[in-house]
Amino acid sequence: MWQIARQHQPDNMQPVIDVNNLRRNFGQHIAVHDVNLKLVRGDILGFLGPNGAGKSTTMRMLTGNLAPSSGNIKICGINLLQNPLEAKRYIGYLPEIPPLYKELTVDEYLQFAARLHGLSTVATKNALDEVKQQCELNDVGKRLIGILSKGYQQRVAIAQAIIYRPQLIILDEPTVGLDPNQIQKIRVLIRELGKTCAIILSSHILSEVESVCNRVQIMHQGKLVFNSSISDLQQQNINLANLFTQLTTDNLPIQELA
Ligand SMILES: Nc1ncnc2c1ncn2[C@@H]1O[C@H](COP(=O)(O)OP(=O)(O)OP(=O)(O)O)[C@@H](O)[C@H]1O
Repeated sequence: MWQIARQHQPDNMQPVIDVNNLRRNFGQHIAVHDVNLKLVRGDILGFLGPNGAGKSTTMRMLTGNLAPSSGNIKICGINLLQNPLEAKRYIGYLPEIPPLYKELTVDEYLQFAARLHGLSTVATKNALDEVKQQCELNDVGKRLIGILSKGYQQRVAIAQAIIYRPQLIILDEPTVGLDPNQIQKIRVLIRELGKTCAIILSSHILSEVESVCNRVQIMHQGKLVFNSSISDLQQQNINLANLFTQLTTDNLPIQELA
């Protein structure tokens, strides 16, 4: 059992993440505005949008890596802006460019990630064994990260985000550049992780979102323009690719949606 000394115990009924009216300006440019979001344990949200829509800016704010211009973010009931250290204990983040130390071995790096998040020596050992099993890294623990294939490096990057068992996992395009077998393995892993926490998955692969996620939001020009469950989309026979094009391209007739 992994344990982190925490003052606050998450309540099962509480949203894992609750975001209200999030906004971020860069000078005169409004990169993100009016973003609202609520996820509970078990939710896997596909976070879609064309290039420049504001997804990475939003995710950087949700992980406490970028200050919002205005708005509120609560992680397991804790205000991220007022209590960032406490709130960040519940967040695992895989950014678009994975934060790997390539001169460390897999074991060294994952131990470092666990200790950074406050796990004791004993808890770190257990967490390392479990996360290597889960991410299929058992054979490469003693290898330098820099000499691993891209697929293995991405699994190490996911492992660093989940080794301390966060309640919220934010993955920015986790399958980019991987071969079909590796993509499949990562998708299975994400589904498995989603059973016990909430996940936000940014992806440009619409079929990936349909197969892995239970919810979808589409962002365009800094605003959320669509929010639905995947099952509602399927029941209404709405094609996600057509919907995406409709919402993020001007002047497409609405009847092309279905
Ligand atoms: N540090 C910054 N300074 C100025 N403008 C920025 C900054 N970071 C992002 N932007 C702008 O904010 C907008 C949203 O960018 P963002 O990277 O969040 O989009 P994205 O949806 O993640 O795109 P992609 O799919 O290409 O990664 C863009 O217009 C971008 O140029």
